[in-house]
Amino acid sequence: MEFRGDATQRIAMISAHLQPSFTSSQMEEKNTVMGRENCRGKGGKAGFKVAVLGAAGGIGQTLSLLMKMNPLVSLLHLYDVVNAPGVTADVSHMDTGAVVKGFLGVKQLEDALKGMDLVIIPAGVPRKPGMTRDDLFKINAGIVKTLCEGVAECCPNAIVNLISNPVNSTVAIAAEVFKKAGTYDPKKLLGVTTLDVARANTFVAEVLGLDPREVDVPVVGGHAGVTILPLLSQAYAAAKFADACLRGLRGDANVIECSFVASQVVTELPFFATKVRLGRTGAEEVYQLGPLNEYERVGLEKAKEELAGSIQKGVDFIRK
Ligand SMILES: NC(=O)c1ccc[n+]([C@@H]2O[C@H](COP(=O)([O-])OP(=O)(O)OC[C@H]3O[C@@H](n4cnc5c(N)ncnc54)[C@H](O)[C@@H]3O)[C@@H](O)[C@H]2O)c1
Ligand SMILES: O=C(O)C[C@H](O)C(=O)O
Repeated sequence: MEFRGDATQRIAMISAHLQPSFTSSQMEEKNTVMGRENCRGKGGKAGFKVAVLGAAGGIGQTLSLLMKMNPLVSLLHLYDVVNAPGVTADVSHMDTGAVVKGFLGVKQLEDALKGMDLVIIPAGVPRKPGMTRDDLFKINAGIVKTLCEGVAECCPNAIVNLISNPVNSTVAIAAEVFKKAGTYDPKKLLGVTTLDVARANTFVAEVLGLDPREVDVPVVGGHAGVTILPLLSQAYAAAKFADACLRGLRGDANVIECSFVASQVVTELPFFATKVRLGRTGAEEVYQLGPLNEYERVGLEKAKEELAGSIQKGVDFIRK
């Protein structure tokens, strides 16, 4: 946006731009004025179009802020069923290049998704003390289904980062929705397990007295209880997930992260978290587990048993 005219006019324009919150119709108008199809950020920099679904939540807000700060993002769509206008206003004030637009409620889901390169989904309820991630299935399964139906319709080629728990089941739900719609590309559906890697790095670094940024423990299996299997016997160097997907989309070489993906090559299970190479088309290579020690081999068997049930639960939710 250009600020022309005298000082008073400029101040009036800036003040209008800095309203603390918008009604959904005001926000709609603001988005239209800024040009919905524009994939260049402020200052005309080209970049990727990213949507965060569930942007007003605990994970969503922080994630949105980090995406706004990411130089690979030119357009950032923030969607939620509540509070999207206020969060959008706040995030948009960050003095970085990405243009931020807000979308409130299911009527605006289509506009939130149209033309996106990367869709990140932290929408849904989090667990309370005493709950397992699987206890969230009842509510989050339906939320993920609706949002993925939107993705299939509006941006079938987008890479999807699925954060909503239980990841071990919601990834299978998303896959079934995309299969039904005829848009499923296993390379583009990635369950986010990066937190497990970050935790493993932090704990290992603590024990060994190292800088956590110099440690990277691959964590395989899934994202719940015994399915989280850190391979402490293998260590390599670190990076972060949505940013890694964007660097892959840009065509950077050797972008390798752990993620919960479709992967018949690693175990007999249809989905499994392991190291993947991210590229222009998503998870372009799924790596084998590598040598495991005895402790890890026992853990793997336990992980596979629980994972099989969680994956099937997600599949049945759509098929039955
Ligand atoms: N994979 C991971 O590593 C990881 C890490 C942390 C949290 N999580 C999961 O992420 C999810 C969100 O956690 P949180 O702490 O941000 O919860 P939160 O309650 O703070 O936020 C969830 C947001 O989702 C929104 N939402 C609910 N239904 C929606 C719908 N139909 N469409 C769009 N948005 C909707 C809510 O309005 C809310 O703003 C939980 O399921 C949590 O378990 C996963
Ligand atoms: O533990 C949770 O419920 C949220 C997330 O999956 C986590 O690992 O912190």
